[in-house]
Amino acid sequence: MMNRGDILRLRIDTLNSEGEGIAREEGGSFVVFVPGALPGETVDGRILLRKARYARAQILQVLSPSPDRSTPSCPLASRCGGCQLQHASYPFQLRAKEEALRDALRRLGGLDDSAVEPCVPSPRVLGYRNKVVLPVRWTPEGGSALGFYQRRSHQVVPLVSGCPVLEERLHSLLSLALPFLKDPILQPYREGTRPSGFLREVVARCGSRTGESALCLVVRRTPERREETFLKALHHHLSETLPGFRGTALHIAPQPGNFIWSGTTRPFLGATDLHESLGPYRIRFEVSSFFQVNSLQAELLYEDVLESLGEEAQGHLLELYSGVGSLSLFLASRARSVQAVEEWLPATESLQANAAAHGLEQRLSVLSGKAEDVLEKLARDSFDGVVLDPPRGGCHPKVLERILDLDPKKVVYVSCNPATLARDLRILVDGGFRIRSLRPFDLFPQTAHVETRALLTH
Ligand SMILES: C[S@@+](CC[C@H](N)C(=O)[O-])C[C@H]1O[C@@H](n2cnc3c(N)ncnc32)[C@H](O)[C@@H]1O
Repeated sequence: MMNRGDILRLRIDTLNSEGEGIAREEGGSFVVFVPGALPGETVDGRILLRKARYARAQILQVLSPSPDRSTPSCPLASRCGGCQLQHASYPFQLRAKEEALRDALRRLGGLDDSAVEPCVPSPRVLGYRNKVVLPVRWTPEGGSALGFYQRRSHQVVPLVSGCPVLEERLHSLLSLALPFLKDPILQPYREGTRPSGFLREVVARCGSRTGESALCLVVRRTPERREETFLKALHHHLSETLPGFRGTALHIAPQPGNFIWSGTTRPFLGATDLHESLGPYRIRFEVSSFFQVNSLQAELLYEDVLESLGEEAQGHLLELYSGVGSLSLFLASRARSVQAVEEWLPATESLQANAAAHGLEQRLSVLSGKAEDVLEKLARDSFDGVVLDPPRGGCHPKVLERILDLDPKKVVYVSCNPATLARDLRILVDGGFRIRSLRPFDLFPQTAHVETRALLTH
């Protein structure tokens, strides 16, 4: 029986969906999660947490390194919660993501995994992220920590040098902005039952192809006079020094909790939107709206969605969870009509602007609201295909019920979470659909996350 603090020799079998090594003890009935360990390795690890059915250990020494082990490009990789697989070679990462999808389908969906294809590699494995969210937190020493959350914690690992997965443009923006953002005038947020402080998160975004960038500061309240003067100086410094800098926005979020977009976004100085080019489209998005973080790989994903629709791509399409319309534009280039549905108001406004900017407003329209509510009111229309790309939580059961009721010829489901994808596919398969192909895409190199495109027909 192991206890917290024990040092054990562990043989790693496989990875869990979060990229942590798994060792099986006590005849296989008890698992030990070991972040940073790879399958086939033997490690010495210290037990940090012990529960009834599992434990978590910290690696002390890797005794037999896997041939897939590689040196992380980031000195903070073992502490930072952002990347989980920097210690693994890129071919291994791709295999691990394919396996994570297969495992979720079999174990959580009770589904056959034979339609799973190899994971499509990202055009860039470093320097690919067009967005970063940096929490700013009060430290017991009375200072401010600005960086990334540590694994499984709300402790912030301070950003000391650049983060290798970020686009070059974001490095330039952050190196100019950080000296301002760490200034004591902008009091760091202090979590707890009575939160205090001013600056909660720093969101920096850019267009990989357009070179545009923008900053959004998530703050607890409206700035006071001296904070406002200070933020104006920051904004002017960025717009004078950084080509393509669009503007600084504020998101006022007084509510405690982890969802950062819980308040209202308002322009501070300059514009609150920026642009990215994907395929032939120049796409507008507002700082608080969803936009795929890996632009070059998103383009490949959208082209693949279009291809997988086959001849149905030319018919009437329903697109749920459309965001600012990035994928919608690809769809509307071929379809007779695309009915998009999106709940985030700034995103629906961008979608309309994007459709108009490309002369597609006759073929692409958007209904604003939650998919589960909008679909209830939508007249029983005949759609040749339904395309859906929900957030990590997957679809509301009513959405899946309604898709079965609409009975399209094809369903293309894009998912960033194999667990909820498996759950939702089970419902569609039980309702009469068959899975034709499942293609994982690596949108998030160095992390354990995987995106999947699933195609279903009758
Ligand atoms: C993963 S993003 C996909 C966006 C788009 N397909 C793209 O590639 O840019 C999911 C989108 O669903 C929206 N969303 C989340 N919950 C929703 C719901 N219940 N109904 C409608 N839209 C929702 C989010 O605001 C977000 O824009």
